[in-house]
Amino acid sequence: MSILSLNHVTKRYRGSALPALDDVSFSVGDGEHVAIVGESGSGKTTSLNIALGFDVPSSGDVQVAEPTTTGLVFQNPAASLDPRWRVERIVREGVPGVGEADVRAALEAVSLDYDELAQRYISDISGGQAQRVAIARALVSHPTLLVADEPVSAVDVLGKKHIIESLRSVQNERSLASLIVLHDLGVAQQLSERIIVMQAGRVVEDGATAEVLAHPQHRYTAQLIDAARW
Ligand SMILES: Nc1ncnc2c1ncn2[C@@H]1O[C@H](COP(=O)(O)OP(=O)(O)OP(=O)(O)O)[C@@H](O)[C@H]1O
Repeated sequence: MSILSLNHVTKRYRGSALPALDDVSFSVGDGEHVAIVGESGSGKTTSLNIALGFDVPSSGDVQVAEPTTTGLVFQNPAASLDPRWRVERIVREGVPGVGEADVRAALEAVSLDYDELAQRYISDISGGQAQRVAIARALVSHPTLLVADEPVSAVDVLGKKHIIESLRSVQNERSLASLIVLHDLGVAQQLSERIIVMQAGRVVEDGATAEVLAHPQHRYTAQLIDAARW
């Protein structure tokens, strides 16, 4: 069963000759982990924004099964989290009824220690830790869908490794689906069971991750795989 689907979505921004999205259809199943990959400008973020209702399609539609709740993680924790707030406040803010035990559990889910970190300011922890705090914040309300836009792009190599490990354990231990935009096919291989490949506003490939990587059907996917070998 799909919890989210885009059906023949086209998006034209005013003043642009070419559509940002051109007849895009894909879905995310209940508990399924899906990655969207593609080069810069291929329409990944626009697809997420439309899927989340932050933007409206020019044509086509989006369907979300009830009850779907979403947790969001943005690309850059330095931009998405207030550096003057303590970790505890970041995680619990805006979610009614969240107490210390919930914050503790959410931090633990991303391998962060409440006693060590809860009272630290975001500005005083590493970018990788801050991004895991962002994931904890997204999880504290127990969403059924985790949506992340390039969650490992803005951090160093070690931070990236910890974020990937945290996302993997969250995917394994919690009952949730995920839709993650990624540049890196290697990361997509670790975080998804299905890959959607976008090029110039279109979905050019959509299939099981292992199958797509082993036997790409589209020349563009093969090029991405070749490029990732360097
Ligand atoms: N608000 C906007 N107004 C006009 N054009 C836009 C707007 N947002 C995106 N676009 C255009 O739509 C196309 C798709 O952009 P989008 O940000 O979805 O790509 P992307 O695959 O997420 O790229 P990146 O990896 O660089 O984030 C691009 O050509 C972009 O310039």
